[in-house]
Amino acid sequence: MAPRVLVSDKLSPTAVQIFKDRGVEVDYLPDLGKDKEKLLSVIDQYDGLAIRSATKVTEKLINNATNLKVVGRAGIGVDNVDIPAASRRGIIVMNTPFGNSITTAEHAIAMLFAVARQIPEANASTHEGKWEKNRFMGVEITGKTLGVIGCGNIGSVVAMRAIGLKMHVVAFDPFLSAERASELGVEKVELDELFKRADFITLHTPLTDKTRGVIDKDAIAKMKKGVRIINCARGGLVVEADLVEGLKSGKVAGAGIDVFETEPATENPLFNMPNVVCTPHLGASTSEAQENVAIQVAEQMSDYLTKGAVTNAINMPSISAEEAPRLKPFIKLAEVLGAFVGQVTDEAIEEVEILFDGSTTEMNRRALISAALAGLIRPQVADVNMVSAPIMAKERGIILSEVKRDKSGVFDGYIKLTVKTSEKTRTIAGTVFSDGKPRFIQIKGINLDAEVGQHMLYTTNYDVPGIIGLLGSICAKHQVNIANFQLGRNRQGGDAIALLYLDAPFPPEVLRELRATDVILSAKPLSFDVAA
Ligand SMILES: NC(=O)C1=CN([C@@H]2O[C@H](COP(=O)(O)OP(=O)(O)OC[C@H]3O[C@@H](n4cnc5c(N)ncnc54)[C@H](O)[C@@H]3O)[C@@H](O)[C@H]2O)C=CC1
Ligand SMILES: O=C(O)C(=O)COP(=O)(O)O
Repeated sequence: MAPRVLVSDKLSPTAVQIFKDRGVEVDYLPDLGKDKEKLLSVIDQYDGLAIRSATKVTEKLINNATNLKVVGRAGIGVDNVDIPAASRRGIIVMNTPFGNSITTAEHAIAMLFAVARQIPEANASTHEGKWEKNRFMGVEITGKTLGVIGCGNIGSVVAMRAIGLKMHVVAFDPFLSAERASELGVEKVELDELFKRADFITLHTPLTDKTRGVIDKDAIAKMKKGVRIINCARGGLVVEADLVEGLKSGKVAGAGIDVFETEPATENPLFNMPNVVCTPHLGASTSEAQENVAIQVAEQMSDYLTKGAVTNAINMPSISAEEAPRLKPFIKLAEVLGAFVGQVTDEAIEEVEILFDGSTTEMNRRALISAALAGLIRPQVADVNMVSAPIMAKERGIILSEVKRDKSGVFDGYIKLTVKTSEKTRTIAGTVFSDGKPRFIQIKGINLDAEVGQHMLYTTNYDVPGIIGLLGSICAKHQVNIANFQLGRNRQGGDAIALLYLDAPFPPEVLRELRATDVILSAKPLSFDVAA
């Protein structure tokens, strides 16, 4: 059945065509995002949800979205999506991180000029036939200092444009490297220094708990008198009531505001204040940017739903459409390795080490780690997947480490999982053969070569004669056919294991019979999802 996507915000029609062309059914209902109740009632019908900023993807919506696999944000900011809730439910959240950045930077520059020269008010007055030539005295921007808070994709474009306009740019961004700052021609400063020196301040950070309210009363108090503030990022970055006070006192000479604490903003204390230029969240609204983000989000979502390719996901490592076919068997391998240990472990897991050997070091290790964790945790938390596994592992306090090693054995590459609990440390290694199927190649340090089947029985036993006969006869007695039988031991007379690949699940009631023998130390029926 073709996957089904709902577009609940206004997107370019090109997106709809791309979904259709790529074999995805699509419902284009651009006003549905604003109708919370209706959206809640239909969301369970969809595998994908394509949005902009109007649709709020809340925990409640996610809980109703029983079939949802991907949320695609045609734009940058994902603060309207409850990402932890989506991750916990295994839903990928992706955005289009570059498609509208130039457009938004241009809007910030437009705001800069509009505020510097009071263009909107001058325009309104002129249209009214007032010719108030003496009322509108502006300021030059040439030679002035622009403070950029958040110098990522959009902030950098704004900085470069401002430098082209002969401004001096100071930037505050904890993640801006000295090299990048010098490449851009900006001066990297601390926030207080920026407040002290900037004639204009423009905001370009995401809205997070750290950035919320970055422009408040205290910040404004540190600024130059006559500062002008531009916000084309997110409403919550500026405390609106404090900005109003700053404007009233004359400390702030003007503001250009595209985004608001509450949107849609139909009333706001900033409205109708002198030299406050407001636009209704238009930063990304150019035909070019809307075409870019619509195409990108439709391509990304279709590729995920039809091919398993992951691009620009916020909560999952990327997997390109090209690497997906080669990576897929190794993802399965990582998952079955995790599943093996997960099924034999009853205690709380404390530490997980994943060793990548040989060719696997060159692969998408983040994706492989997520798959291993999903397999490991699934026996405890049924509906975990590659998206939710890392967050669940973290919530459980599991310490994760990764080791890379050059090819060290006969295999081109393999993955080894070491899982430590309060009671013991378990290890298992596996590889993928040329048939594309995963194989267990080492368990408890004991070498073997075991195909992975849907139903298996794993025993630890004494290395004594008769194990094959014993297991074979018990299986035969209970009508369980053995497809494959693997034995392994660390040394003659030492620790030994047996791994049986069965045509049907091992009957749990027979386990007691098996464990009662004096040569079987432990017996555990295992099951693996071996479907491609
Ligand atoms: N008005 C509109 O229509 C649009 C608004 N936006 C907003 O613009 C924001 C920025 O977009 P991009 O530049 O593409 O994102 P980005 O991720 O490329 O850049 C954000 C920068 O902020 C920095 N940052 C993070 N925390 C910080 C902090 N506490 N203090 C200072 N800097 C901090 C990061 O290091 C990063 O360099 C988006 O998150 C979105 O909310 C984006 C597109 C359109
Ligand atoms: O991309 C972003 O972060 C934006 O804020 C653009 O929002 P919009 O898609 O125009 O509702």
